[in-house]
Order: sequence, then C-alpha cells, then structure tokens
Amino acid sequence: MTNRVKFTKMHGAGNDYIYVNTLKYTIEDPESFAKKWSCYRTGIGSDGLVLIGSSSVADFSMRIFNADGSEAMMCGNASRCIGKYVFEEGLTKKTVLTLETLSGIKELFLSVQDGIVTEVTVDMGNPKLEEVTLADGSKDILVYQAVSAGNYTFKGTAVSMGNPHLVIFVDAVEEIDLAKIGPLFEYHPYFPQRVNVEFAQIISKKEVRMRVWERGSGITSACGTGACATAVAAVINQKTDREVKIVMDGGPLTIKWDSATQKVFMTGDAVKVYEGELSL
Ligand SMILES: N[C@H](CCC[C@H](N)C(=O)O)C(=O)O
Repeated sequence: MTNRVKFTKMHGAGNDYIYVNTLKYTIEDPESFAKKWSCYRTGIGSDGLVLIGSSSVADFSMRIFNADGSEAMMCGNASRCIGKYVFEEGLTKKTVLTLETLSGIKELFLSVQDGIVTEVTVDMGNPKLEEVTLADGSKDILVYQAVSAGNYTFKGTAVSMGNPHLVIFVDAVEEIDLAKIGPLFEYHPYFPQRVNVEFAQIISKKEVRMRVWERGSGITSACGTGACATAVAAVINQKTDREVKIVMDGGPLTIKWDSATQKVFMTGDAVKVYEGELSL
C-alpha cells in the first residue's frame, strides 16, 4: 500500500525547505527522504527537509535535515517558516510560541496581518565562540585568525549558533568563487563535524553583504544561523553595530545582538510557495 504524504514548500529569504507535519505523517527515514526529495531534477528540489512535530517541553518541535541527509542542530530560516505554518494551519492561535530544537528551545514572535504571518522574530539564544580542533587534538577559539584550505588563506572567526559557522570577512564578496572555495573550508580539519562557511563584506556599520556555503547543502540563498553568526563576528571584530542588516542572495535578515541579555534576535520573512503530495 503506497503511503501518501502531504508536504509544504516554504522559504525564508530564499532558503527553501520541504516541510512535513509529523503530527499527521510519519517519515521513517528522514535522512534518505531529505536526500531523495531535495534533488532539483528528480525530486521536489530544496535545501533540505524540515519535520514539524509535537513537543513535551515547547509548543512544537523541529528537526532539520540538510540536502545531503545530515541532521543539523538548528535552522534559523526554517524556524520562522514553522511559525508561519503552525499559525496559518490553525495548529495554534498564539503569536508568541516556543519551538524545541536540538540546540534548545527557541521563542518565536509572529507578525500577523489579516490572519497571514508576514514576518517572524526568533530569539536565537546566546552565541558562543566555536571551538576548533587543532592538529594535536587540542581545542582553541578562532577570532580573526588565519585559516587555510587548498591554496586559500583567510582571516576567520568561528561562531556557534547551536550549529557551527566560520565567518570570513573579505573586501569583495562577489569575487569569491563560493562553489570552489566553500567545500574546501566546509571540510576543514578544524571542524570534525564540518562547518557552515560565510563570506562577508562590510557595507557600513549597519549593513553587511554575505554569501554562504552551507554544511550539507552547498550554496544557499540565505542562512539564518549564518546571518546571526556573521553579525556576532562583525561585532566581536568591531566592524558593525549590534543591530545590523545582513543582505544575502535571497534577501535581508535583521539581526540584533542584545547587549543586556547577550541574546541574538533574527527578524525576517517566511514564505509559503506551494503544497504537494508524495507517495513514499
Ligand atoms: N546547514 C546548516 C543547517 C541549516 C541552517 C540554515 N539553513 C539556517 O537558516 O540557519 C547546518 O548544517 O548547520
């Protein structure tokens, strides 16, 4: 008997995922489902798969799988889309709700106009400097220090937003051959679990242009946790203010690293593209 599964295609700043409501549908093998259906030619086409579920400690839960099937701890753009989904599907009437993730419980603040969620702010929690693993197995932090891969050496800053990010500031981000250089640094030995790689160009104290090579998905139009990591790295390196617009290929996100609470707040869109049905 074929198993029919309804899915919703959504994106945040162009970072697109396949969303399945596991309150209704069971996905036995999400890793292979993510790989198969993320393919743009033979599948649906997406940056990965997001499972929306119940939770005993929050209003809902999220699991996120990259296009290569690897499961990540957190996804900023997907958390906003989940807020939109659960409100517009009538699963909640709350406009402030909590989402359980592998990197803790996140709080979502929905902006609603005529029943439609137009924007979401997520409390992404406190950033940390991501520890890197040196050749002798010892750990260290990386703040604007040389990191080399292939024939390339850049000054990198490693930041964790629940998932790992290597933020590299450059003078001209459009000149970076992301498809060639991204994977070299994704697999850098500093990061045994691999890393998301952001190349960032400072436009002003209030704006940064960033392009991203995501761990497990490659070049994406935007990365929510990556935008947060970029803002944190920019503040740590005295390049921007604590509230900054991160402009990515798919659009902007506004990031605020609150000095009183040390929490990072991410604000941006959440867009429903279409609904579909699959036979598993
Ligand atoms: N590729 C990321 C997960 C997706 C994060 C990104 N799409 C976001 O919006 O935060 C990782 O493996 O950590």
